[in-house]
Amino acid sequence: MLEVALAVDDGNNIDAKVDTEISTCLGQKPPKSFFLFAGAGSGKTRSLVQALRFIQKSHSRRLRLHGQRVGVITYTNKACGEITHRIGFDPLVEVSTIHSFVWTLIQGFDEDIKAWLKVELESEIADLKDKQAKGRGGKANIDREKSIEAKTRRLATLPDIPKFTYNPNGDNRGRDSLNHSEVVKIASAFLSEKPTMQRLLITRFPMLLIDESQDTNKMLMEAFLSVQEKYSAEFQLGLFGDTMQRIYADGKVDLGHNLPADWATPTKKMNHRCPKRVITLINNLRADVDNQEQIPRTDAEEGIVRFFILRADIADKMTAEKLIAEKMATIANDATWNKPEEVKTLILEHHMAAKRMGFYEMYEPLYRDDTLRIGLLDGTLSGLKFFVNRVLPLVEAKKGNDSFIVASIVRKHSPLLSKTTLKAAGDKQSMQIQKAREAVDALWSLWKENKTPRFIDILRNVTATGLFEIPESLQPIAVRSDEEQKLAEAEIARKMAANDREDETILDNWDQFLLTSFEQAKPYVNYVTGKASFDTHQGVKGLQFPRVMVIIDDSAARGFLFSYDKLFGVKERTRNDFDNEKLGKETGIARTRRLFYVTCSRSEESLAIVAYSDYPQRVSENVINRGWFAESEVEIISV
Ligand SMILES: Nc1ncnc2c1ncn2[C@@H]1O[C@H](COP(=O)(O)OP(=O)(O)OP(=O)(O)O)[C@@H](O)[C@H]1O
Repeated sequence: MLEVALAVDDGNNIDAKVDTEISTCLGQKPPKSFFLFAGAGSGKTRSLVQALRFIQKSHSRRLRLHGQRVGVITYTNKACGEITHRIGFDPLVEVSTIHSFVWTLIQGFDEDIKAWLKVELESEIADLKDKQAKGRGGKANIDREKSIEAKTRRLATLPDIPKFTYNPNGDNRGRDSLNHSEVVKIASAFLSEKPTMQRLLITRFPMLLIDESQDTNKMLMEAFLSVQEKYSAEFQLGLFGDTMQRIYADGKVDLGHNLPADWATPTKKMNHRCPKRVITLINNLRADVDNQEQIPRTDAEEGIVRFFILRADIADKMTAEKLIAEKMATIANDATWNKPEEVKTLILEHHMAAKRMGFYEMYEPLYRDDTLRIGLLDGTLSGLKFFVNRVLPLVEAKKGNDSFIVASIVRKHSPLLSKTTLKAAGDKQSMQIQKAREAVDALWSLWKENKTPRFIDILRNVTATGLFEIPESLQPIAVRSDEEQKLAEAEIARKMAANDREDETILDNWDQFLLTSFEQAKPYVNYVTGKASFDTHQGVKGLQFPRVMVIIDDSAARGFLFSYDKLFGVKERTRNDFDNEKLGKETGIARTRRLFYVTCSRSEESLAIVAYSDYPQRVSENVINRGWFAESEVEIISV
């Protein structure tokens, strides 16, 4: 709080009292839980860190004496790292993602987990059988049958599992492993029903702060709230988040409503991130939802917002967007708009990114499999790491004629030059070095005459030379004979041509991926490491960028969860929408509005919205009539 007291009063500290209020809640006896109401860019993370610093100063002795810690739940591993760093890696605070937090609670309760799983599996099987009896045959029936078989098998093996395992960042495919949604469900159930689990939580973590609480799983959030209500004298919850930024379907819809009367509800007013024009826009977007209106910093720039509309069927969207970026450079008087890497382009989903960046073919077969999806998107699949962390850097170094890097990659990663191999080679070490050199040449030969190999060509080449270790997931494919590989390729081609997904196995997915071009490896790696200028609307939660281009294109997005056409009033609401609205239930329009709020509020300087629609004129009229954009800010572009 010293920071606050010493801060110069330039009119930008109007929310400092909120941090004071939170500290009071944290210092109070009995503890007072709180829900921080704060919109985009208001410094929620800053307040969270400030709260932790207060706890470090005022409570660390007492907590340590009792062997207790402060729990902090946040959304991504990256956010965990950031918070841990900002509080000086203090072991007093356990910062974790939802999944690792709940796993530390339920881990070891194997008999209870077993009993829970038994009931769950039995009920799922009964449910599937019921549907099966009413089903009309076809693929759905076959899928259900398979699902019933798998669940029945799992049920039968349950008694033999002595200990359950779980990795918050992994695939969890073993017989004894739990999957991601199971650990959350189990923890929610145990916290709601089992006094032992409730006691465990409150004695280990008498204070629990939850960041991005609007997206915390509904069942779990309700369980935490019920524990807090039951043990309000000993257990304190602090919720940080913004209900307008709820973008995942499993968050608690009415979070922040009907809180117990003894909770504090501090509210932040100032947006420290966005320029004035963007703040007016997001206030307008929010006005129909709640009354939270933000004010800009006293030193905020005016900022630039533009809304461009194009026909949905234009052929070359990326060229059109490039032209728009050039226009923005002039309008915003900011030449940096001409540098693609300096503009954050937000698209609705990963599929669109994969298509636009040119890695869709390798992406699609892997995305299709539930167990591969997460690893594909965060770049942790070992089968892919082989290509992007070993082969790609080597090939790039070869292309750049950088023999120093080539040598260092091979020395570091090739089993041909590992310490054990070299030791075993004795005085024949130079032969081993020659072998490694030949292996690199063999690999490089796949690129001769400007060709680009497929992933499978690389895999087979490296398997033959032993240049790099082959990951386990690809081994069954790597060890095939030429004849077997030919047969497998023919079978995959037949399945793809017939769009035959029946009995599709993970190996089928890998096979299909391997038959596509390695050219895609670089754009893929740029995307997953965040180096590409593209990101998804959802992926930029919590982030900010000087120049933001939001792409709105319902036609290129799959699924029905979002509809910008409905938000902009050019597509009629369905009967379902009206019914849901009446019942106070979630609708696609509400969901899209929140997503639009999140994307627009990422902008620190200027914002271009590029909307593709079949009805450009109507979109234009509607966004102007609603007062979201001035006439001078909207432009229909015909290319
Ligand atoms: N009191 C403050 N004074 C100056 N700058 C601040 C203050 N609070 C936050 N900021 C700055 O404002 C920006 C937004 O802060 P932060 O990302 O923490 O907001 P947030 O509420 O988490 O936003 P969102 O929910 O939109 O992701 C950051 O650059 C942060 O450093």
